[in-house]
Amino acid sequence: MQPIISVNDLTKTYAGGFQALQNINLDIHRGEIFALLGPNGAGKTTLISIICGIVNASSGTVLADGHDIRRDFRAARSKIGLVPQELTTDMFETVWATVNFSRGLFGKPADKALVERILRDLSLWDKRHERIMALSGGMKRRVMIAKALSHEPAILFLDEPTAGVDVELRRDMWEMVRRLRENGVTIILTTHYIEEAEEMADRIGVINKGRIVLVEDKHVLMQQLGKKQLTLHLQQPLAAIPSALAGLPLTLSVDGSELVYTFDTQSEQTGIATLLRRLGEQGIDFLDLKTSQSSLEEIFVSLVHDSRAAQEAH
Ligand SMILES: Nc1ncnc2c1ncn2[C@@H]1O[C@H](COP(=O)(O)OP(=O)(O)OP(=O)(O)O)[C@@H](O)[C@H]1O
Repeated sequence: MQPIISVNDLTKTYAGGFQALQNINLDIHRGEIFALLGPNGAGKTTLISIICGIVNASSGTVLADGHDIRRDFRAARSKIGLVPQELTTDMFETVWATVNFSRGLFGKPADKALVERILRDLSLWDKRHERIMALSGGMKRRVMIAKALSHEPAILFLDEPTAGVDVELRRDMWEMVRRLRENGVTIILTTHYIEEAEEMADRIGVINKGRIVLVEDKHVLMQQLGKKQLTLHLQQPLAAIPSALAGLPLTLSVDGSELVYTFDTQSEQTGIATLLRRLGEQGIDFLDLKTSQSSLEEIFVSLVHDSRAAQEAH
């Protein structure tokens, strides 16, 4: 099936010379929830802004449902709803007027029943006559979502949807995203929270310093993330792995001096106790041992670290 969004060789250099995106290639599948994960300044917002036609790329192309975002802007943009990080709306307008106006901007005929449904789904119906400025921060965010949904987009971008929101809104947001997906909407969300990607996404992309470093199915990724390696530096090199140790997830280094045991950190039993016992039985001594994580996990650990630091700074 043709991807609903196709990003090809995209680069972005800002006016000051800063290269925010480097050779981005990314396909988004129709109907999926895709989480774009990355630390502050990685380029998430820049990428979304280019796909939505708000920022121009320096080179490369973006197709949204087959429409080139530059040459065929209106058709491409009409497919997309965007919930930006920051509030961008007229504070003096009422909720009802704001959402209806937004639909009109996309050339769609008025549809009061639809707008009512959107407002009800987002628990905004009771606030429909309020001015935006009189709403709480969480309610303002809901209005931004209602605006983005007002023209019935096939693709919804949520830029940091849950940064700084309370638990209730976060839960509502997740529920809404799932409901939209059930209705066939493709959802792309950016986040620094791994848990959010883990909870919501079908696939996860990691962006760091303007490059996509990884795109993977969530379940595959979670399996890879759970892997750790224990390296035993042996007192005496081995010519081969002894048959008594066969069946264990072991590899021997080329010079025979190191045994590497791979285990799953998420399973209840790592099997390390068994390994050490069997080594003892075989009289295989080791000088030291160290554990290491897959490079993927390192990426995530650094991301978690960044997001924690960001949270602590709040
Ligand atoms: N208009 C601009 N002019 C120059 N540099 C910019 C501009 N907008 C963004 N940048 C830089 O581009 C880099 C990527 O920014 P971007 O907002 O895309 O990151 P992000 O991944 O969304 O970060 P965050 O998680 O903090 O929102 C940052 O270093 C930022 O300072």
